[in-house]
Amino acid sequence: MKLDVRDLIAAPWTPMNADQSVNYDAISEYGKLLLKQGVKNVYINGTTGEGMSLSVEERQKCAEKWIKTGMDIVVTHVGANSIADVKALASHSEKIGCHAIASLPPIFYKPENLDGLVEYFSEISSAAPNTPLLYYHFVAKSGIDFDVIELLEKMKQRVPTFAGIKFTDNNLGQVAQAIDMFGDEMVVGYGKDEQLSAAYMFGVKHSVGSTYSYSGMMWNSMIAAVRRGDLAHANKYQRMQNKMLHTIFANGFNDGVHKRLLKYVWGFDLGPVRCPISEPSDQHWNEIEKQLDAMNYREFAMAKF
Ligand SMILES: CC(=O)N[C@@H]([C@@H](O)[C@H](O)[C@H](O)CO)[C@@H](O)CC(=O)C(=O)O
Repeated sequence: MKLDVRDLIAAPWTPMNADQSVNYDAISEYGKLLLKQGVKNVYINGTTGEGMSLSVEERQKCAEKWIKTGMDIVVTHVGANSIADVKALASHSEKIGCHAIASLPPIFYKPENLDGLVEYFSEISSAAPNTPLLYYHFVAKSGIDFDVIELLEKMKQRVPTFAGIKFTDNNLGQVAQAIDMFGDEMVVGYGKDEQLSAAYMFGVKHSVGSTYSYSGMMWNSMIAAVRRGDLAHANKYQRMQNKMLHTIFANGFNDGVHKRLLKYVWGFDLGPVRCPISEPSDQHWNEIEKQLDAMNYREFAMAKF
């Protein structure tokens, strides 16, 4: 099944109130802020969106709100530990008109082999028979590391709605091979912002990223630079983004820190993360802010390139 999507797909955080309940009313404003930056697609309830920390009902209500934001493409992540929850999320996504669904592999009771994973995805597909289904490849989190080329071949043969893969992984050689072998019949998306310019140089047509929520204009400019062969320009933006990411993640990857960047850059307060993700200490956050100020990051992220 084909999915026609290009360029940036933001993986938005889930806005929350001080008590960590979901702030659904903030989603329409969030959508406007993305569109203002030229970001026209979203991948919701994923890792960045804390989807695995939300209930089925919360994820369904978020999807209903995102569908109304006027995005070109809304992809909903439906991965969960219970296939009953996955299928409820998948069928709801189809019912409300989401353009595609994606799923992590099951990460608690893991499939014993690739055939087991393909069977699991056939189950998901049966719950949303008219909606393109993507495989969310994230070995660092899922621990599932089957051969990707064999996985794509078997999914294509046995899962009627299978539409492609989202790589959140550092193996760009495998991304290139997937594009060469399957790029004409399925989407091969990329999800590591730290190597995004290289992925587009390798021929990726779209990508999913958390940083697009606050620096979408810069990333759109980077993609345009790669496509016109201006690799120095693309590299300059990539290096600035990576300097920022290394700054905020100096103490390790943490969405408790990262979720604050939308307020830091655009003044849009998304609220706290939900436990078990931790919030940074005041001292830690103040130190990060000082370093972001020193590199003029806010001006960089808001610039019209
Ligand atoms: C694990 C993770 O958060 N991956 C992000 C990246 O955009 C990531 O935040 C970025 O590269 C910074 O490390 C994306 O791939 C988005 C994503 O896959 C998701 O939120 O589900």
